[in-house]
Amino acid sequence: MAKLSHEAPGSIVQLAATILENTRAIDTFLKEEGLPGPSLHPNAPATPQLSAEVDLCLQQALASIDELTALLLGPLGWLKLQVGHVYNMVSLHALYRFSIPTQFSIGEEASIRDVSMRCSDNGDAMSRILQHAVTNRFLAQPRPGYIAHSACSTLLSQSPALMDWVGSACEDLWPAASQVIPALLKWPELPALPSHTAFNVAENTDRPFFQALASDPQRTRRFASAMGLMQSMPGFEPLAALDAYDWASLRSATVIDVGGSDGAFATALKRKYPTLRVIVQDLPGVIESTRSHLDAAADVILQAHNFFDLQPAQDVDVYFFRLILHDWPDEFCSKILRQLIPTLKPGTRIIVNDLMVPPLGSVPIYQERQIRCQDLAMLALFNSKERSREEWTKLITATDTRFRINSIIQVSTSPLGLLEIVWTP
Ligand SMILES: C[S@@+](CC[C@H](N)C(=O)[O-])C[C@H]1O[C@@H](n2cnc3c(N)ncnc32)[C@H](O)[C@@H]1O
Repeated sequence: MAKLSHEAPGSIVQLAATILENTRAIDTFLKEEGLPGPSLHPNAPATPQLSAEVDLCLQQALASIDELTALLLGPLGWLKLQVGHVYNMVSLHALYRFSIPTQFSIGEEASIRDVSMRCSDNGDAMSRILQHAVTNRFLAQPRPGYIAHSACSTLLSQSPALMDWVGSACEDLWPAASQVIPALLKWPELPALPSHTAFNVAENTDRPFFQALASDPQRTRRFASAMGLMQSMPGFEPLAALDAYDWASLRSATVIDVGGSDGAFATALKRKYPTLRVIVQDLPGVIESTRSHLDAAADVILQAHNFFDLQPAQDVDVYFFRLILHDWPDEFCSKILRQLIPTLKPGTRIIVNDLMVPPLGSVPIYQERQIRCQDLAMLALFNSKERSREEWTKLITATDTRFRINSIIQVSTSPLGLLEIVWTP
């Protein structure tokens, strides 16, 4: 396998050779394991099933494809490609808003005209949007004038949670993305507040993201569902955090999953370590929505709690924060952590399971771009950030010197790391 690097190996032919070398390694692995080859046909696997080692080949192939595309397009073509991305969300949004993936069955050929007219009186506009969707593989075109399911639309038709994730991206995130620079211009002062974000500009509200969502049960449910879906994305599965930490040593400890949303992690934790007492805390609307669908057999306790208020639970051994602190600027993270202090005993653990941003240029560019996009999403929605190891250390130390960082575990299969903090008064 070629070395992981941001540097172009030198020429387009060398890049093509790197792509061939790495795709061959992927192909050989899949054949040897008797696994299906990559495919975009309906019902194809959602992602190629690769080992950690072969996944590095995938990353290298994608990085080289990215580099080769840029070189072949030239700087002007590359810029044109980026500008074209402005419209990529339009057809995805249409798929979500008009439930297009559920309008026809897998294998059916649906007339573009009929589907368009069902979605909107402006059938001409809709048919153009559907044709754009075909160019982005969101749908397939079996013959002129007709659409059918692609692998992407098949996945969407089979997973309401995936539809919620796309819906949240199109309606919660995308409008905010276009307002990042206007928000920076409008509110240049520091510290940047969670109520002075691109989301605030886009929605014309002075309420921070989660408060704005809380006033709309449907949006609250959709966001919680999207978060649940995230938990099944490669590297974001609960399994990565379950494997990375010695949960078994906690025996019958009480663990609170602070901001535990739909209980996906808590349920997985309780299932694997049934002797633990597991509590999910979240805002009242989220807890209500979670209560309505969480399996009672999961034996997870649900509790409404605003983490900016004093922690009400006593005798807690572990506070677990998964994808929580990245939503908040430093001063707010400190406030959340300080609200725990009156309940802490010597040795109480706080485990932060969040992204650890690697130094620029240290991981393949395809992966790096996803991390940087995630960081910009934090800026757009919350004026918060994804943090590097150094930034995490600085934040925890500045919050209270009695928070001692015991370990920082970088999970090899995940961009999320585990920061173990011990209360040491
Ligand atoms: C990015 S989601 C992460 C959810 C979950 N931990 C996970 O890993 O999928 C952030 C969560 O924090 C919750 N949250 C936001 N503000 C809160 C607050 N003030 N008090 C309690 N929970 C809050 C949200 O409702 C949401 O469930």
